[in-house]
Amino acid sequence: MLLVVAALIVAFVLLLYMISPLISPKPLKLNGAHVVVTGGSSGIGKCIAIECYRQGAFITLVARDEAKLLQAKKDVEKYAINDKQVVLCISVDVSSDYSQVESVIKQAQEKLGPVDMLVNCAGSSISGKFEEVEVDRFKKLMEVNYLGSVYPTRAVITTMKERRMGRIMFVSSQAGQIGLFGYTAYSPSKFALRGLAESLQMEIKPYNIYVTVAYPPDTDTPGLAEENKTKPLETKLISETSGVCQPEQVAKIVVRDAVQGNFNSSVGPDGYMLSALTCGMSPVTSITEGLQQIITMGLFRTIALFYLGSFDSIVRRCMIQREQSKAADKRE
Ligand SMILES: NC(=O)C1=CN([C@@H]2O[C@H](COP(=O)(O)OP(=O)(O)OC[C@H]3O[C@@H](n4cnc5c(N)ncnc54)[C@H](OP(=O)(O)O)[C@@H]3O)[C@@H](O)[C@H]2O)C=CC1
Ligand SMILES: CCCCCCCCCCCCCCCC(=O)[C@@H](N)CO
Repeated sequence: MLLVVAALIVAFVLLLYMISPLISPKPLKLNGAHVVVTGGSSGIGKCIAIECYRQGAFITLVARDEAKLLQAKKDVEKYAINDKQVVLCISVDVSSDYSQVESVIKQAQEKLGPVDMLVNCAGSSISGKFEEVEVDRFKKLMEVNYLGSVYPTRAVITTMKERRMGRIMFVSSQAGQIGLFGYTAYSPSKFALRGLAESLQMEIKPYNIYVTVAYPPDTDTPGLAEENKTKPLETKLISETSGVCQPEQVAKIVVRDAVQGNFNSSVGPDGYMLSALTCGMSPVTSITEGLQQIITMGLFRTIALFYLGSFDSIVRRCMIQREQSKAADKRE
């Protein structure tokens, strides 16, 4: 009896693998493709641009500061693999006015052809206790991190649907999979990208367009250095759990996943566990991924409970320490 059940399971898994080419998209060829990277003048975005350029893509870098854009253009151009490749710079605020974003994307398409891959990486972060974050920051972060990804996507989607091809990447964060102390303004803006990505993917899959959501851990960039200046101790200690990555390493992984059309792109072992654990109703792009989620879910939830316990105790310890040092200050 047991043997029959085992044989049936094996047959079922084999069958799944036989139909797997039907659900896995064909990889995008980066050589000669036009890749638009918002936030491409710094940190992770710049490394993503370099990674695509090294594989022969034409690049449009989008950000606000023109001097930073020009410097980034020079940095990217060092990695050319042929003399036809072009790096275009566009200065625009992706979060403020849709018609402006639409018109610069149009210009970029006129110069370098239709967009094959859009990378939404422009973003910023603020950390601090809920009541200490200035109220207008909650709106600001939603604008930059969420609307700043909606607008460029909206500007490329019609052409992608007409061409029946394309890739769209949203750069979320591990803080877009788990809400953490200090990220009451930042996390929701990154969680929002997941809802957008899932809804959009269901609409555009029949048009052969694939969405990728990337969830990097802390990554060594100018953005992180800025954030660290005011980061609460609790947030630092909790984030240390999944370590600090180099932006080049993050770029390699997320570009590979976008090229393959994977919906989920995680970085590092903690990232892998977090993604399996929080997969919910998100689409799968390979049988292996689905099977891994089924098998690991219970185990990872068990591990997660220990992590949550340790995060709670970090928060409690920090609170007690603060109260003790306040009391000591008073006595002096
Ligand atoms: N570094 C990290 O630890 C992690 C970062 N992330 C996410 O990755 C992305 C990149 O982060 P990182 O490389 O650290 O960031 P950086 O601060 O180093 O770079 C941010 C980039 O976005 C651009 N940008 C910011 N706001 C706007 C805007 N309104 N319009 C157009 N461009 C804008 C900046 O240029 P300019 O200011 O000139 O406009 C710059 O090019 C962000 O979305 C971040 O949330 C996710 C996980 C971890
Ligand atoms: C099985 C369960 C495993 C659980 C592992 C939990 C690990 C939590 C670590 C969260 C780190 C958050 C980094 C945010 C980075 C970011 O977005 C900002 N630095 C942006 O500047």
